[in-house]
Amino acid sequence: MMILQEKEIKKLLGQKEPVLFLDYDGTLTPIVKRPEDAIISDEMKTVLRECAKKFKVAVVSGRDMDDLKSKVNLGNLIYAGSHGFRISGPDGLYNEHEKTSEILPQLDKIEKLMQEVFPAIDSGIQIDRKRYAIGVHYRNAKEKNVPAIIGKVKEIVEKFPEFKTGEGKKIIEVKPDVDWHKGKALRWIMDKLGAADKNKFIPIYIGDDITDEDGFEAIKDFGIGILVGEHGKPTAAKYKLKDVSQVKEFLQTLAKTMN
Ligand SMILES: O=P(O)(O)OC[C@H]1O[C@H](O[C@H]2O[C@H](CO)[C@@H](O)[C@H](O)[C@H]2O)[C@H](O)[C@@H](O)[C@@H]1O
Repeated sequence: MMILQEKEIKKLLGQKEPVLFLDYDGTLTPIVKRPEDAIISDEMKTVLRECAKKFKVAVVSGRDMDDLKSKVNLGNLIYAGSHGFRISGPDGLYNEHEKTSEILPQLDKIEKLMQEVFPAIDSGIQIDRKRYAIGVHYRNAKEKNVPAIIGKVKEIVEKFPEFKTGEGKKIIEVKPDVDWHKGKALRWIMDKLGAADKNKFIPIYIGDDITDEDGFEAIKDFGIGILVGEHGKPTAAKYKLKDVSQVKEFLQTLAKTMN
């Protein structure tokens, strides 16, 4: 169901205060060919600033937290990078998943192996090393090479039992095989903000990709999950927005609703 009208939003919120969770790529910025070119617009920043004056706003992304922070560059927000493995926000809010830093040397080995094999498979592959994950982007690789790229990533990762793979939009990621994801990060943030009382607070989660399903799933019984566009798999989100421009429109209406 599309969600854009002020009266629909007011009805869903009731007397509760929203806590807003936003994915970055495909939600706050359109998907582009190269990750470094995904720049948030000034208009989107303005509306985020407006929202953050009225209620808590978190950006929850597969990107590394430092990359995410420097791209959004707004002081009053909570940032959860690497799918929530590292979180920071105002008033000393901070969390780094405890088990993951121990296994980083293994991730360095995986990265090295990838650097050795992937250039020969396709020159369009981009290896995106983050602190807790490695993204292998194949958006600019030849279509015929994609199965081989995915197969090779899986073959490498099988040798490292402490890691697993996950898929997103034209990306296969290597991440620690621990029970932690965007949905768990959301629940952690709600707790730390003192916003766990479901009678007083309502989480809104907006995302476009498969990894956002963990966020939708985490709040499906008491929050508002909004899928942006399509990711080709079933969704736990009840609501829909067409694209980034509708996300901006929704956020403008939400900010106005909270006057
Ligand atoms: O959780 P997100 O904020 O959506 O991050 C997921 C991944 O987003 C980025 O990759 C995606 O966007 C790129 C720029 O539009 C695009 O070129 C790529 O094909 C997409 O997969 C980011 O580079 C990754 O690190 C994130 O994991």
